[in-house]
Parts: sequence; C-alpha cells; structure tokens
Amino acid sequence: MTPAARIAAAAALLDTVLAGAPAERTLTNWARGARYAGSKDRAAVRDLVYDALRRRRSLAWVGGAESGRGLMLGALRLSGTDPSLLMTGEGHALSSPLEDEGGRSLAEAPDGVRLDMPDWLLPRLSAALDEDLEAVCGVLALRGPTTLRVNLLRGDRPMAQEVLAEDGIETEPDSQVPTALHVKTGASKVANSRAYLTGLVELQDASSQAAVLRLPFRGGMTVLDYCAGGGGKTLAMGALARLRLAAHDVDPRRMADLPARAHRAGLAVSLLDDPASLGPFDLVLVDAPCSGSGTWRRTPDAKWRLTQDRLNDLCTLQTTILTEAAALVAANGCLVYATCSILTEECDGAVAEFMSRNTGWAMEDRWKALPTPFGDGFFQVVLRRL
Ligand SMILES: C[S@@+](CC[C@H](N)C(=O)[O-])C[C@H]1O[C@@H](n2cnc3c(N)ncnc32)[C@H](O)[C@@H]1O
Repeated sequence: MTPAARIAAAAALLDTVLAGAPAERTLTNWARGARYAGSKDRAAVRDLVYDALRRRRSLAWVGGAESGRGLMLGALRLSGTDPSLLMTGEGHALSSPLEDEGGRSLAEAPDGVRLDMPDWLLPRLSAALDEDLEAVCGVLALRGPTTLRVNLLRGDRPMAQEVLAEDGIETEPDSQVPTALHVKTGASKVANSRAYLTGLVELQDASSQAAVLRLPFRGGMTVLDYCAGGGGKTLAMGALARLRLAAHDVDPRRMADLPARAHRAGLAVSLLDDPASLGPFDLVLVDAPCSGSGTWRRTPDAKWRLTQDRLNDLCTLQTTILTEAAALVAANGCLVYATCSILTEECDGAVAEFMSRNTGWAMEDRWKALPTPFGDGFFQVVLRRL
C-alpha cells in the first residue's frame, strides 16, 4: 500500500470506530479481509488509527470534522506534512483537501480539545491531578511503552536481555522497577521469542510490576487473585515468593489462558469458581474493573466511551467486589485493592467507601503512579484485617 492508501484505509476504519464499533475488533476484521495489505501495511494502518483515536478532539479541531477524513487531515497538518501531498484524489488516496476544510489553530482551542479529554471529565481529572493535569493528558495522547516483566523463577534481567537479543529484541532496563525491561526494537517479535515461550518474560506494564513488588509476601502464604482476568498479576505475585496461588474471575473465560501461562512460568495456580471453598486466604488481591483511565493510551476509544453513568456504576461495583473479597481474608490477612484508574472516585474514593461501611481494617500501604512515558497510571492500597 502507498502512504496515501494507508491514510485512506485508516480514515475508513476510523469512521467505523467513530460510529461506535470497538477499535480492536474493527482493525482485526479489516486485517482479515484486506489481502492486499502486508504486515507492514497492517501495522502502519493500526498506528494511524490508534494515534488518531488518542488525539481525537485535537485532530478533529485542526482537520475540520470529527470523521475519519477530518482526523487524518488534522494528523497530517499537526505532523507538519502538507496534506495535499497525500490526499491527492488519485488511486486509493483520499480526495484533495478543500481550501476551507479545517485549519483552526490548537492555540485557540478550548481545554478539552487541547488536552484531548471529554469536557465532563476535565473537572474530575483536574481535581485528581492538580498541577499534573496537562502532563498526564499529554502522556495519554501518545503511544505507551512495550514493557516486559522478567520472571525471576526462570532467570534474571541481564540473562533475559541476552536471550531476547538473540531473537532481535533490544531492551532497556527500567530505572525504578527491578523486574521491568522496556522494548526498544522488535516488539512485534516478542510473542514468538524464546524468552517469551519459555516463560522467562511476560508482557506487563512497569506500574503493575511495581505495585506487585510492594506487597507483603512470605513463603507459604495462601494468595487469591479475586479479579484475575488473564492472570498477569497472579503470575507476577507467584514469581516473588513460594505462594499457594489461587485465581478467580466472575467471567471464568477470561482465565482461559492462565493454565498455559502458569505452566510456562513454572507456577501452579488453582482456578476457583467458588473461592470460599478454599478460603480464607492470607492475601486477597482485588484488581478491580475500572474506567482504565490510567491506561487510556492503550485503549483510546475507552476514553471517549466513558460516561458519568458508567463511572457511577463502576464505583458501585468496586465497593461491592471489595466487600465480597473482604469476607475471604483470614485473621491478620491482607485485602489489596488495585486499579489502573487515575480518577479519585475509583481510587481513594472506593477505599473510603469500603472503610466507611466496614470496621476492623487498617491501611498499611497506599501507592499511586501517574502515567509517564515509562509506565501506566496505577493505584494500590493494602488493608490489614485487625
Ligand atoms: C482489571 S481486570 C483484571 C486484570 C488482571 N488482574 C490482570 O492483571 O491481567 C478486572 C477483572 O475483574 C473481573 N470482574 C468483574 N466483576 C467481578 C466480580 N464481581 N468478581 C470477580 N471478578 C470480577 C473482570 O471479569 C475482569 O477480568
């Protein structure tokens, strides 16, 4: 595909996403049907779509319309490329830009446009982030890093770097998180690399790794990952101490890959439909469903889909799940609440709500990470049963 054809394809896909279709499924369906697109074309179109969704409002402002064409026109203008070079109307290219099509300056845009956030969320984000608001919105409008967790049961970080390099994957150690490696080149090769297939590394953001490293593990503890999903945190916990590990999720299909991942990592994990049958546990982790606002650069359509009602529902669900999980914690055990949100109501707000309704818990640790070029936003609190 020519660069102009890739832009036209991205514009058409963006129209589908803007009409309400999930971005990931839209791209997957397109890639299946587009036999003319090679792997480099598919990756380039994917980047165009995701980059545009992250900056949907600012690109639409500069491009003159909240449409695939408008976003692509805005993206070309903001990257300093003359749009008429790639929107020529020839072959598969979009038609040439009209003289009066878009062209507004971002300097005149309202805050929600400039910061690429829905207007209703800005006051909440501003309250949560204060002087960090602009920097955080800026980070969420850019691509995130690809980060690996080194599985200390299989080797150390220098060894993982060497094994990855043999497969053409260059990495750099994170300066704060001792298990994290940022992928510099070769990210698309990770899933087929020897390091990944032998369980030496897993894909996991540095903030999630840092959160798990803070937990108070001792050998022999019983640990339940109550909202396990794919089991990223289950495996990270299991690599840190000899634990008796169990995982649960209200939707067990989400844990479908966990047995194979655990096997690769050298871990045994019991999958539980009814965790009370094996409890109580020394530590129960609630990695709660949330807005995902700390990770919106990875799922940018979620930023635009969140509504006030949905956020209220999530807050209610978070407190409900915490209350359910608390009943599974042993005497003197820990209840850990974690979320990849940066909104106060889903972080301190959810914990305060739980504490106001439940006595007999003491807060032992509270940790919050804002999204940076090296890690996603994350929040974690450790409560101990008195
Ligand atoms: C943020 S994700 C978990 C991600 C996972 N811990 C990881 O590190 O890969 C939240 C999970 O909570 C699950 N969930 C939602 N409601 C639940 C409930 N009432 N009880 C248990 N799990 C629930 C969802 O199915 C989802 O898999």
